[in-house]
Amino acid sequence: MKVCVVGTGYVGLVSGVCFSDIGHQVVCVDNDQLKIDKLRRAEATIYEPGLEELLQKNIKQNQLSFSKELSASIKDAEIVVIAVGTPANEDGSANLKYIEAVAKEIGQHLTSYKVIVTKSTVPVGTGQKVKGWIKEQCGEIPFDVASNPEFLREGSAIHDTMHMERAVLGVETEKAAQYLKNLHAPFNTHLIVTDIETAEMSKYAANAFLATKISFINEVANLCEKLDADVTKVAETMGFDPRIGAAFLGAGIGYGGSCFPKDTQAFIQMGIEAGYNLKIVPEVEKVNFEQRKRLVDKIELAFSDSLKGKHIAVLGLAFKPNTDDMRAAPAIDIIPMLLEKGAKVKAYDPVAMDRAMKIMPYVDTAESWQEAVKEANAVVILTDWKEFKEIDLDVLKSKVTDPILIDGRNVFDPVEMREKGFYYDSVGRKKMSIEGDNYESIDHRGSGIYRQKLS
Ligand SMILES: NC(=O)c1ccc[n+]([C@@H]2O[C@H](COP(=O)([O-])OP(=O)(O)OC[C@H]3O[C@@H](n4cnc5c(N)ncnc54)[C@H](O)[C@@H]3O)[C@@H](O)[C@H]2O)c1
Ligand SMILES: O=c1ccn([C@@H]2O[C@H](COP(=O)(O)OP(=O)(O)O[C@H]3O[C@H](CO)[C@@H](O)[C@H](O)[C@H]3O)[C@@H](O)[C@H]2O)c(=O)[nH]1
Repeated sequence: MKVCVVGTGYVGLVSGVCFSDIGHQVVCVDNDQLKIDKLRRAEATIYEPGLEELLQKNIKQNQLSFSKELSASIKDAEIVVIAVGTPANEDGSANLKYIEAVAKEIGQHLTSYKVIVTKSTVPVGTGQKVKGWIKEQCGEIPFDVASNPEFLREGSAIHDTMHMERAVLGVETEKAAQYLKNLHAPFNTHLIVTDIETAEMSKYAANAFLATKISFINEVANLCEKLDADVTKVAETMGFDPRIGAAFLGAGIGYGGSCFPKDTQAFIQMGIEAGYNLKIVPEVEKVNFEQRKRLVDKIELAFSDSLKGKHIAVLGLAFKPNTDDMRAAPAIDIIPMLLEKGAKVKAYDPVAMDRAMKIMPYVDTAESWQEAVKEANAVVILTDWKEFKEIDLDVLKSKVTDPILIDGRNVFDPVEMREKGFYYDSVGRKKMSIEGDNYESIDHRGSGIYRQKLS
């Protein structure tokens, strides 16, 4: 099919590239000239495993092209996919200004029947607004609107698209359903055909549920710390039950990224506007932010005096591994808290350094984890990159001033950390003291967690 994708961010670019790879003729449009220039040179504008290879292949095979001109690009398209951003307004609701601008522009240049599909995450009711915005521009020219929300994850976006578990097709007409079925046929996936409102709701419900799972396990982790249990084993046990499922039971410093924080807020706001106040999701958000603060407390607890003047090596800035996306990354909350307490931070991330420094230009950076940890008083893991999981603990120990590791992602094995002589604290697992050193053991029970440095 002939497809035009508007917006070449994480979603639009990955979708466009994958649509072209399964045989559709795709043109991707963006109003950012620099992005278009780079993509025309077959250079990926985001870090996403496997993206650049597919980009190069499909441009070469003339399946995929890029343009700044929406009018010319939609002319022959049968399907136009809207994949622009829907950032949060001050009150948390989704800002639809980019959607509105694109819908109106499509309306102005519509010359023949097309299905206009919203892939961006939008509140229930947006499909009808999109229809209105297009119609006010194009008059009697026929078209259908549809909703086809995206479920890909950053860092595995190509895989998630090529092997999607399902696609929800929110439509108003049989013709639009048929177009979307044809678009998805090569993916050979489970198709759920429904109305537009239900499709729009599915996306928020899915993200809010996943966020709830993460906050739930983080609360279990916090209780585990009080009662001397190990959350990773608890999660493993829970996960074997197919009614629960093993995914998204990783305790840590809470979720970040461009979706969960924004979409949970928009979901809450959607409830308020509809006259139904959601009760669970606001608590999910609170627990999530508290996880960041709890990690800072753990770092502080590792020193019997204060963090003032302490050199803290922060490993990992991106909101999750395999991406350079810094949107709502826990590091953006945690690093300023450390600086506020007088710590000196040296940060390193394998791919997100450039983006991170645009947001936090005041942070001292290192070119490698080895450089970041040099003479550190404590090492803190904020992103569970494979590179950090593979750190040689003997090498690490030889570089730091104090063997203190605070692991916000439960990357290391607590027993091994003790054997290697680290003071080690993680999330929802036993804390490890340094035996035979000048640290006394840690008590998780009774009045809470405490630790004292002897001498
Ligand atoms: N990032 C994800 O993992 C993900 C996953 C699923 C759904 N979503 C949703 O998909 C949507 C897009 O997210 P994203 O992360 O790809 O956003 P993004 O900010 O990375 O990309 C949006 C792109 O749209 C372009 N754009 C804005 N206005 C335009 C216009 N008038 N004409 C042409 N291009 C225009 C921007 O230049 C930018 O390149 C959001 O609603 C988001 O919630 C995101
Ligand atoms: O057990 C877990 C799993 C994830 N996370 C954190 O949760 C955040 C989000 O992770 P993930 O969902 O893997 O990444 P996203 O790319 O944000 O993808 C989510 O958001 C997208 C945008 O809506 C959806 O399309 C995806 O289905 C949904 O998983 C990250 O900070 C992770 O570190 C945890 O803390 N514990």
